[in-house]
This record gives sequence, structure tokens and C-alpha cells, in this order.
Amino acid sequence: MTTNTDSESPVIVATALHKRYGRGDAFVEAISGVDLTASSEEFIAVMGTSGSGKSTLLQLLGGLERADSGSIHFEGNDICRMSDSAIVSLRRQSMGVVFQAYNLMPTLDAVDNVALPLLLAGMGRRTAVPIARACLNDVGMSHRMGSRPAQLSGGEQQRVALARALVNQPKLILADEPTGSLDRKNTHAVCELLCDVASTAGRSTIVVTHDPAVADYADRVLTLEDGQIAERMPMGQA
Ligand SMILES: Nc1ncnc2c1ncn2[C@@H]1O[C@H](COP(=O)(O)OP(=O)(O)OP(=O)(O)O)[C@@H](O)[C@H]1O
Repeated sequence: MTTNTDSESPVIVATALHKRYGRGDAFVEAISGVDLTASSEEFIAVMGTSGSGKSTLLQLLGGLERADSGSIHFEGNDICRMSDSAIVSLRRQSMGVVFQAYNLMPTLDAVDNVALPLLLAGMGRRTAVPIARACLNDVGMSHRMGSRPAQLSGGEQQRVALARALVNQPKLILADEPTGSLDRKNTHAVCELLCDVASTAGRSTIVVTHDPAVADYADRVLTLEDGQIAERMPMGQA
């Protein structure tokens, strides 16, 4: 059970974000004055037409792209004012990122793919592998721990990618079209998993999606239009 304080405390707060690509006359205002607060245990879906800035927003929140102005407060830091190396450490420690293209290492089996972030963070294999196994178990992949990505279906690969995103017990999960290449059944299975992992105290989950079926699982849907938040809809009114 969660207290009000838990569910109301923000995990990440982005203020007045702007991001422009290109220069001179040939620029695109990808994000134009976005404010976003994500609370503990909140599952936010970001929707909007192609080119409206969804992926850019997610990349800014994850520190994968730099904002031109604004601030992003997360874990006591302003990501917009951190060095690249500090952002990489913060992401490794406290964020889990999932993409439509699962980005799994083709030569590694599922366990080693999931253990990789821990190994990169300096953890020894003996400690990392049991944690990776537990995460694979959590996403229903305990029977395919020794399989390499090419031996797994799209839905299974996405489960492994989700397990990898969860292995560092992140405060923030950022997912860009995590169900984009999945069929209905696997889409719902991955959404159920995302809902489960989203309901962890101190954690926010932000998912970019075109799929209304995914948005149905969210606590809140933000719609981007030309780099700005057009609507804020509590679920049930979407
Ligand atoms: N690296 C880049 N260089 C130049 N322009 C970019 C770059 N990345 C994105 N853009 C532009 O910024 C705008 C927002 O792109 P973004 O990928 O964030 O949109 P999106 O809503 O995620 O689109 P989609 O749903 O098609 O993935 C688009 O006009 C896009 O062309």
C-alpha cells in the first residue's frame, strides 16, 4: 500500500524544456516549452502524431540529448547542467531505458544481456548473474535464460530488454514504442508487465506510444503537438 506522500512526490520534474535541431532558417523546434512532472508509481503515456517531439522528449529526459534550455530535476540533479559522463553514470544507476528495437547484444544470451548494465557499473559476475536471473524470472523468461536474441520471438526479446532495463532497480523507466513491433497478445503482455513494474514506490514510468491500447494502461496520457503538450487527460477521459 502506498501513502499519499509516496504517490505525490515527483520523481522527475522537467521545466520549460526547449530543443531545436538544425541552424539558421533550417531548424526544427522539436520541443517547445514542455513542463512535465512524473510522480512515484505513475505510468505516463506520451502520444502525438509523427514528428510531434515524443522521442525527443524521452531522449531529453534520459539525458541522451541535451536541451537548449530548461531544467530536468532527477535524483537531486539538474540533468541539463551535468557533464556527459555524470549523465551516463546517473542513467546507469537510476534509469531503465527500453526501445522498440530491443538493442540486445546478439552474441550474448539472455542472462548476459540482462547482467550487462550491472557489469558495466562495475559489479562482479558472481553477484550480477543471480540478479539478472531474478529479473528474467520476473518478466516470465526463466525458461529462456540461455537463449540468444536471434533464438527468441519479438515479444520474448522485448521481455529480455525490459528485464535489462529493470536490473538496476531504476527510479525512472523510459520506453520508446516498446510494443511497436509486437502483435496484440504480446503488446498486452508487455503492457501488463510495464504496469507491474510501474507500481513500485519511488519509480515513474514514461512510455512513448502510438498505440491507444498501450495508453489505456497509463495513469495519464500527455499528447504532444508541434513540440508542446496539447492535452493532459486523466485516464477514463482519453
Ligand atoms: N537528430 C535530429 N536532427 C534533426 N531533426 C530531428 C532529429 N531528431 C528529430 N528531429 C526532428 O524533430 C521533430 C521531432 O522528432 P521526434 O522524433 O521527436 O518526433 P516523434 O513524435 O517521436 O515522431 P515519430 O512518432 O515519427 O517517431 C521532427 O520534425 C524530426 O524530424
